[in-house]
Amino acid sequence: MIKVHSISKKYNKQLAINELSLSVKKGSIYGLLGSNGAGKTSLLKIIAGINKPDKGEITINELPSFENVSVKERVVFIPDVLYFFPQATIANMAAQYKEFYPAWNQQRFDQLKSAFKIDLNKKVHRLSKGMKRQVAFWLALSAMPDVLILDEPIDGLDPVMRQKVKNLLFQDVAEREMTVIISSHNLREIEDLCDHVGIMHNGKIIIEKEIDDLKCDTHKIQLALADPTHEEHLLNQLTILHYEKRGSVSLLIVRGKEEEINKVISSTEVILYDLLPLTLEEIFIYEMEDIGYEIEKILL
Ligand SMILES: Nc1ncnc2c1ncn2[C@@H]1O[C@H](COP(=O)(O)OP(=O)(O)OP(=O)(O)O)[C@@H](O)[C@H]1O
Repeated sequence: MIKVHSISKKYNKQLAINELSLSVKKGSIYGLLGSNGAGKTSLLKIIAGINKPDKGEITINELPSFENVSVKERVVFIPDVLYFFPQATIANMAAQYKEFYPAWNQQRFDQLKSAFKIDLNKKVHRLSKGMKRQVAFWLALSAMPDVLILDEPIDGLDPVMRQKVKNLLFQDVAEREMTVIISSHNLREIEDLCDHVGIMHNGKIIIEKEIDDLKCDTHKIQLALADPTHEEHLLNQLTILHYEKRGSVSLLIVRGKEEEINKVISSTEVILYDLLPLTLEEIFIYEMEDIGYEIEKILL
């Protein structure tokens, strides 16, 4: 279990994390979304024990993570900009990981050769961007971490490799309850991979939910009333994230349970009423709009 309690972090005068709290259950896959500069990388580095918050506490399995070797040897962080030792081959890197991570599983590393198919004696710095990322996952998964922290992880992987990596992650989560935190701008990936999602903005988590709940709680509605003068009264009873009028049809993004929305709408005679689910990408855009984040007008 990862617990982040009211942490703040400043870089000079810039507040990157602002009194942020969060908890991630063991064996879950938590997706961290957010605008550029929201503070995702700063948060991940603090959870990984690389950076120290100015205020607040962070624990992994009840132990503080900052400069705590007994915690860090159970946590692997794959950053957005990968680092490998200069001139090191994959085999050299594996030897380093084996030294640092006590749970290193050589058998797994050998088995994963067939998934990644890169020559162990290749120097990592000579590999392509996507191949370097494959090596990062290969090493990380062989270290058998309790917690895997991934900052923009899928970037650079081809579609086949993405699927392989996703399956490997799912396998470790299912079989040994590995906990995964993933920051990404790729909402489709987050939607596929994660069971929980947190949306960050200006150093805070503004929404945190199970992905299924988030999707069940936000709807797209197309609506045309028999008597348009009833619309204002009707809309006042709904929590509206976005409103657009297209001719006589209103397009609404509404927060709330489907049954409750149906109940409100059924109080008026309608010519058209369609309630449709939203993708995570659409939910993200409208939630950001609701808190004042400027977006271009999105045509659905
Ligand atoms: N080393 C640093 N020195 C000074 N400011 C920093 C440093 N790292 C991050 N920041 C600032 O902290 C804020 C949060 O940055 P961070 O990299 O955590 O955001 P992010 O959500 O990961 O962004 P992105 O999606 O663009 O990668 C930004 O305003 C950034 O300029």
